[in-house]
Amino acid sequence: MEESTIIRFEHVTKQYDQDTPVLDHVSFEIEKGKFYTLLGPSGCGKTTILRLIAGFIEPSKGNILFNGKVINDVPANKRQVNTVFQDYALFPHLNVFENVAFGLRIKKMKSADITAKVKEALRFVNLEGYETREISEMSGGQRQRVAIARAIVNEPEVILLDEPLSALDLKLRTEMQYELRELQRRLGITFIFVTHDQEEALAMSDEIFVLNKGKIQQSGTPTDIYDEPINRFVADFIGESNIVAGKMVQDFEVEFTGQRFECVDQGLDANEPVEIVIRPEDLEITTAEQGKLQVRVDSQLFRGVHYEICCYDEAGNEWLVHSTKRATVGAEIGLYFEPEAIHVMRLGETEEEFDKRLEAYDEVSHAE
Ligand SMILES: Nc1ncnc2c1ncn2[C@@H]1O[C@H](COP(=O)(O)OP(=O)(O)OP(=O)(O)O)[C@@H](O)[C@H]1O
Repeated sequence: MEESTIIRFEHVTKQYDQDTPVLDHVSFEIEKGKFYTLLGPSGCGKTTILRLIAGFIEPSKGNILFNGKVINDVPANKRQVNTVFQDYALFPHLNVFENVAFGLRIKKMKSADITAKVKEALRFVNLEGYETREISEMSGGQRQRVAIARAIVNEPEVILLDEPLSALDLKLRTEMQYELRELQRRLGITFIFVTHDQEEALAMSDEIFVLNKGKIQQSGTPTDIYDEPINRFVADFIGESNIVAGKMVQDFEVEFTGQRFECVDQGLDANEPVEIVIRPEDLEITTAEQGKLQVRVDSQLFRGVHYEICCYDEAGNEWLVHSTKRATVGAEIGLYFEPEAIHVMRLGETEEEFDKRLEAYDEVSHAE
């Protein structure tokens, strides 16, 4: 294990009852000082991962390590972890100061030390001078900051944030995204953030884990995941995508819409059925003769920065294009794209399966 690793999941499975597991052999590593996001649809297991890290529940199988030690049955209050909940879980009958001081009083810290620490935590979240305010007198964004101050005052090594922005309106939510990211940089504490909002995840994270049905589908930086989605679920969940069925012809050549195209993906067998993803911004409109694909323009919307153009090819596949050029509705045009724009995905493959396939491919190609 790398020295910078703070949390490690080793084949963690969580089953609440006899049915299918909520988490199914999940393995990952969290490094110190980074901003991580767990992203996925409702019910995919995001909160379950946070609760396992916090120590509110134990894994059914597998190990959770913290700084190299197995902590499966270490109680929550003995872990260097604090959680910021979706509804903030502040005490309505205590003022701002006492809400933040609560954990320190339980630890029986000296009064002068408590005052100094609470002041510092409130300064970090820009709430100096609000000490005697009641929680009911604070706005949604301010309550959010009190909840964060309460988490950081304990000086945890990791802060877990369970959809902390979901109760805020869009403008405040965007402001808080910047604020949280900035705060994490200044504190240098590891943040693990849960959201089902892909734009939020792309904007805030050093690393994203995309989850579906209790499995990590893909992990990586926002650009890795956006540029190289590993399967249809990820491609669909993150950003807009054109996805069509195809099959491999040979390495570096793939067939879809009845035509063959050069591509850069490798390690798949000839004739293997695949799915093709091309992002709308990787398609450029041109004349029918110059295009690699011939399509008819069905509709067009002006989106400010670009036109969103919807086209259909002869086989009836829809192609969404984001272009700064304008098209003519009803016109026969061509779509041009580079080989790198074609992402070839094996049906339903997860990251783990993808890594194994590439390893096997590398071994074979080195042996040759
Ligand atoms: N205590 C429990 N007992 C039984 N099933 C549970 C329990 N807690 C969660 N589940 C189930 O586990 C699955 C994953 O729940 P989890 O809360 O981790 O999902 P999530 O990705 O955080 O979803 P959301 O975005 O809706 O909060 C769901 O199907 C949920 O119904």
